[in-house]
Amino acid sequence: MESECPIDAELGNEISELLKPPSPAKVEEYLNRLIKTSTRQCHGITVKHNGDLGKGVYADSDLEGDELLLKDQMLVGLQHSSNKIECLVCSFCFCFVGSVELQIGRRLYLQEMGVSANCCQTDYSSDDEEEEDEEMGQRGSSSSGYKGKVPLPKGIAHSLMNGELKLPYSDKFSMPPAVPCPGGCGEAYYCSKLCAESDWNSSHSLLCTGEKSESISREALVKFIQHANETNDIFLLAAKVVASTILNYRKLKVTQSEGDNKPSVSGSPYLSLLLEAWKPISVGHKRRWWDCVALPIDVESSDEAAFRMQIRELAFTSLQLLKAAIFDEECKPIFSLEIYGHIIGMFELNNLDLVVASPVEDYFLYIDDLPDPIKKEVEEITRPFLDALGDDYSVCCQGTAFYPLQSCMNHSCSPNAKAFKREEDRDGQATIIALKPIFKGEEVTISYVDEDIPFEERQALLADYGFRCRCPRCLEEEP
Ligand SMILES: C[S@@+](CC[C@H](N)C(=O)[O-])C[C@H]1O[C@@H](n2cnc3c(N)ncnc32)[C@H](O)[C@@H]1O
Repeated sequence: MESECPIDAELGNEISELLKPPSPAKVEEYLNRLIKTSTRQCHGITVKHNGDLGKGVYADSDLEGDELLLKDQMLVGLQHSSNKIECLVCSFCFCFVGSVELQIGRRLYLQEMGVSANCCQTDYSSDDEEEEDEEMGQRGSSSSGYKGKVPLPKGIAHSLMNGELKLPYSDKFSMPPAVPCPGGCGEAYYCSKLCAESDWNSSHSLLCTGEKSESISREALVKFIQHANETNDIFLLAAKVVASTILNYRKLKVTQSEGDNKPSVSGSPYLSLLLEAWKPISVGHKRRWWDCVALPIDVESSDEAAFRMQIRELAFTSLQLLKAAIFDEECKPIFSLEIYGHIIGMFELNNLDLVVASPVEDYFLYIDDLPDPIKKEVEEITRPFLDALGDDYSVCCQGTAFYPLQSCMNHSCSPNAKAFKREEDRDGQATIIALKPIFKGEEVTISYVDEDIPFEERQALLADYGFRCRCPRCLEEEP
């Protein structure tokens, strides 16, 4: 039996208002204002509707091959839980923080502790070192995290992490110091007070599990996060959207009450404010998650209905947990399953991988490039750390994010642009570079998948994005 969400039944009109796609003119106006007025680097592009594929990005001047077209700031993003063990990054802009020593020491320390993907919370300032060391001794080399790696003597990783040990030449790869979350969760770290404040104001104040959390129940929040980590971290991204809509709404309400404009009361009180707060999400291409998610290959088509029902139930459970943690009566419609399902569906259809290269990799490459005999001397110190990290010493920050402008780019199997990080792109922004000259008026397309694979394989991968490709190359290659 399908679970019923009472808010869906109660607030049907408000939910339809929120899900009604804004007119193409409004969408274009909103997105082109982002291009023109934000701090994003955008060059020679505009967003337009072309009828057939909805909206797309077009060149509004002649562009050269290799030219930077866009550095898009994410609307929301997250680092995958499993990756949090490997890299310590700013929870807002996703650049690496701390030092080479902290990055390596922390990772080896967590490896020694046998910390798993779902429980990677560490308090660097813990007074309980003895207890921790004991634990390290007990679990040490027997931990599964050490398979194929050469463990360091006890205590070394901890000293490296705490800055008691310095590695040669590490100051050439300096990073901003890690600023802990002001809410005291011990989970989020930032590269600056500005990033900490920006994250706090955009969503973290509601989603922080620390003592200064503005959620209604920290216990409920912990349960919600645990459920997301155990099932699908897309729920954490959806929670950021819900939280940022509530916080936007509250800011708009304060601004309005300071002025003379009283909010219009139509249906639910303050609906017009909620619609305004929801605007950044309203322009995203979306469908219900359980309707658009691709059927996994191990699910028979005869089991499709049951599979989709199961996905819906999962979203329902997650929503109930989130509701217990951050519910706001005035923003009630966004706690409906219909809205939650569309938010997650938007991620399913538009998400881009968030990848930031690791300075730890740069560090070891630098050491490898040193001239002899310095290299030999230095390697005597660094080799044990490299051996302890194993083959995956260079793991980059990995996550997923929604980028408002990049997500307007349609796919082509012969794209004229690509998402490509350059040496200087060391944060979570999406970088789009032209692959060849693009003429004014031409559509800018990127490939969502590896375009060098055969037709049917491309279509199978694109099914994950909820469509069958109709680019000129596919129309030609279609059997
Ligand atoms: C990331 S969005 C791109 C922007 C989208 N056109 C819009 O209106 O928001 C991806 C969606 O655009 C459509 N799309 C993009 N490229 C396509 C292609 N080559 N063939 C068919 N549909 C495409 C599909 O509906 C897909 O789910």
